[in-house]
Amino acid sequence: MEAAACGSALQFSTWIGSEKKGRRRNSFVGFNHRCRKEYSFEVINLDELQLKSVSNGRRRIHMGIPHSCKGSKAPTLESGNCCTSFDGRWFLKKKAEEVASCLDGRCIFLVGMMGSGKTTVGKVLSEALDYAFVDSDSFVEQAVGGTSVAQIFNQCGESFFRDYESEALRKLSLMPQQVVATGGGAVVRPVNWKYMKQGISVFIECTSGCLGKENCCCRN
Ligand SMILES: Nc1ncnc2c1ncn2[C@@H]1O[C@H](COP(=O)(O)OP(=O)(O)O)[C@@H](O)[C@H]1O
Ligand SMILES: O=C(O)C1=C[C@@H](OP(=O)(O)O)[C@@H](O)[C@H](O)C1
Repeated sequence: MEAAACGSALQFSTWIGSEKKGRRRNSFVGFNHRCRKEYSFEVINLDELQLKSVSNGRRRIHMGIPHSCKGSKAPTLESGNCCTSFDGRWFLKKKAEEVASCLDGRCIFLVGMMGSGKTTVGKVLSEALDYAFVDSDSFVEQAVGGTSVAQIFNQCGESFFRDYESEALRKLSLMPQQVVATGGGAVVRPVNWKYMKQGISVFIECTSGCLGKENCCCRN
């Protein structure tokens, strides 16, 4: 699914009560902004929010939705310079319920850097949509017999991991009603976009100061 470049009128940020401590892995691939340019997402309009300005630190959630929903009143998260003054969990659930009718069981693929909030947001979305939540890293770990991602990188190398990651995304793209938290580097392989375009891609953009942190000003 191609989409128009995402707008940047308002920065929308959410705070979600943390349920798990973010796991930090010893490998890191920066989120490739070139990819983002090539695969930018459509930003669909969202109701006005009572927003207050925030000095720094922010998280943006850009949602792309299949063109089959054209004309539907699907909400969108716009990006700008404000911060919500309430728990984002409620907001995400409300918006998930609003787009549910457009999904037709399609998978939602969350993309973003390590620590951007893919797992946290994914669990809230899956709950609201009555979808299964899948962490593609865990899917890979199971496929290789339980070896951790860090061990796979250390013992087999990144290319080996990426092959399993692509196979995981291929299989997940064939399953309905899944919210998939992809690995931070999944976006660097174009073939993965082929699989993720079978569903809806959601890019969680997080300023570097926010990655992995719960107490960003954008989250309070
Ligand atoms: N919207 C949010 N509000 C509050 N804390 C968040 C939010 N998103 C992520 N976090 C926190 O940031 C850390 C990393 O989040 P996580 O969902 O594990 O990121 P990812 O899955 O992208 O690596 C966790 O400690 C989590 O609690
Ligand atoms: O950025 C990356 O290349 C990676 C991010 C990790 O996923 P998370 O974003 O869930 O930590 C995991 O897929 C692996 O360590 C590679």
